[in-house]
Amino acid sequence: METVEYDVVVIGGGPAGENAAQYAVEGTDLTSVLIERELLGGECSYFACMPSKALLRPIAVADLTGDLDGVSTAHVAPKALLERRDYWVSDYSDSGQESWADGAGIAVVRGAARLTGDRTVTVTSAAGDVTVRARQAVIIATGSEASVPDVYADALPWDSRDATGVVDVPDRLVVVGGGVVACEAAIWMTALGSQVTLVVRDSRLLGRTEPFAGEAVLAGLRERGVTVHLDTEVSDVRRDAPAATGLGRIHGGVVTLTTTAGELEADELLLSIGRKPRLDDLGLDSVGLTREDVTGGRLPEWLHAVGDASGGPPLTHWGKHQARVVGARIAAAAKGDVAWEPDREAPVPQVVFSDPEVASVGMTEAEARDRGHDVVTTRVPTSSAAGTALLRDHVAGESQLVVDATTRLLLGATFVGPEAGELVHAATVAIVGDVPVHVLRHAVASYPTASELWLRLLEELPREFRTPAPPHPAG
Ligand SMILES: Cc1cc2nc3c(=O)[nH]c(=O)nc-3n(C[C@H](O)[C@H](O)[C@H](O)COP(=O)(O)OP(=O)(O)OC[C@H]3O[C@@H](n4cnc5c(N)ncnc54)[C@H](O)[C@@H]3O)c2cc1C
Ligand SMILES: NC(=O)c1ccc[n+]([C@@H]2O[C@H](COP(=O)([O-])OP(=O)(O)OC[C@H]3O[C@@H](n4cnc5c(N)ncnc54)[C@H](O)[C@@H]3O)[C@@H](O)[C@H]2O)c1
Repeated sequence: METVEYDVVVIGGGPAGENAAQYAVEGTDLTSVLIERELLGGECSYFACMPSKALLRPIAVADLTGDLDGVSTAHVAPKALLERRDYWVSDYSDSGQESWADGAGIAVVRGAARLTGDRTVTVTSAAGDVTVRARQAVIIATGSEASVPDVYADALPWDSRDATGVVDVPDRLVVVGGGVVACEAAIWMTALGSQVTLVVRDSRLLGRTEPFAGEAVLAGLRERGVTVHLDTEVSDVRRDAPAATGLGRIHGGVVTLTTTAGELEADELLLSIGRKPRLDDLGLDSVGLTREDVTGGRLPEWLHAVGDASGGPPLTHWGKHQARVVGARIAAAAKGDVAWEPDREAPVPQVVFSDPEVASVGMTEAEARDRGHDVVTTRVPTSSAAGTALLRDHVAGESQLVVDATTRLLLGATFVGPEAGELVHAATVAIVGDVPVHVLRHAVASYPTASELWLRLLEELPREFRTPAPPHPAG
């Protein structure tokens, strides 16, 4: 068997793997290799973030024109919308990513990788097996896969890949789940012509965000004709002639779900109930490890995990951040240095491209209280600044800050409404930089921009928060 050797071996060429391979060698003489069994660029580029956002943006713009006096209303053209998706996934070709790796001096090996010993990986492809040895480090960046409980498996339901890669638009689509994929996919599938029904086990949508955000998204979905059953369990799923017809094609005949809200019939079922790190068949046992060791961070010093595979928040920007941190550590160690890192982990932002848009960072109010903070919150209608009110004729949603009453530092923020995804970054900066709210008041936003919403939020805080907090008794 052929054997090749690199300093850093990265299993999985998604966004996390690519960043790890790049940062681990930058400014050093080290070499790195990316091993990829499917498409370089990963889930995000071809089956998740990029196609979903390529589908959602024209819909959001069309919606905006319908809520803005002075402009004719635009309508979504389904065929052109799918063509736009195809453009953004480069027709499922990764030649652009391969050129990027080449330009960055990163080697690429195609095939399925598994650990076969300390610092040793075996790659299997149609061309045979290759042994890849790592002089310094192996990085697991294998991503995640959709969870499919047994009750659904025989019905061959769609997962998020089929939803983003939709080719056949089902007349009736049932979506199980009330999380991020469900709330985003319901929008583009409705725009493409499906009658969408959401079956949600919880009593609310977007369970990890502030309750008021989930309520706004629920109202938005119902307004566009989506049926939403909350507090609903599925006990049985049957399908006429299930068939593995391919990505985005309808996978067989009519699907019937038995639920606590009654029997539901659909032409397709989209299962979006979360994802799990893709760690099976990775040969973890060959180095005496389990999945839990990987997700719990109990790894030998030569082995690292980044991105969705690490069990952390399954978000592209978070995986890329982890990868840059791990990569910089490896590069610094090779030079006998220690990479600079802040003394605590960064807060995780997330934008849900729902209608209204939801963006959050740091702790929710409930999380902050659970962690023992004495909390002050301030919440205003997102329309309450001139800059946000101007964005459309009817601005839905509220926005909120969660502030520690003792330190007067921001703990978390949630924005719901237009430009939410852009408004949240200032909150991330304030949390990372430990900027107290009395200082934040002097970060002046231009009139009339959406960022002036910050002024409205800060004005709603107790007046004494406009000056520095008295010294904390504990020092
Ligand atoms: C529908 C949808 C929309 C999303 N939208 C967003 C969004 O808007 N913003 C956001 O931040 N996040 C979004 N996400 C999450 C985002 O897609 C993931 O967090 C991100 O792709 C994780 O990157 P990764 O590099 O860890 O893994 P992946 O992107 O999954 O890449 C892992 C790579 O490893 C390869 N691989 C796996 N096992 C092996 C092996 N044994 N050998 C060789 N190669 C292997 C895979 O083929 C894959 O290419 C979305 C997810 C979904 C499902
Ligand atoms: N804009 C974005 O950033 C974006 C977009 C899409 C996906 N993502 C990422 O992808 C991940 C996966 O998305 P998702 O929507 O699949 O998961 P999710 O974790 O966001 O939501 C899962 C939903 O399924 C429900 N659920 C869980 N188990 C269930 C079961 N057995 N039966 C019925 N319902 C069940 C949960 O209560 C929840 O409503 C997200 O965590 C997110 O990080 C991000």
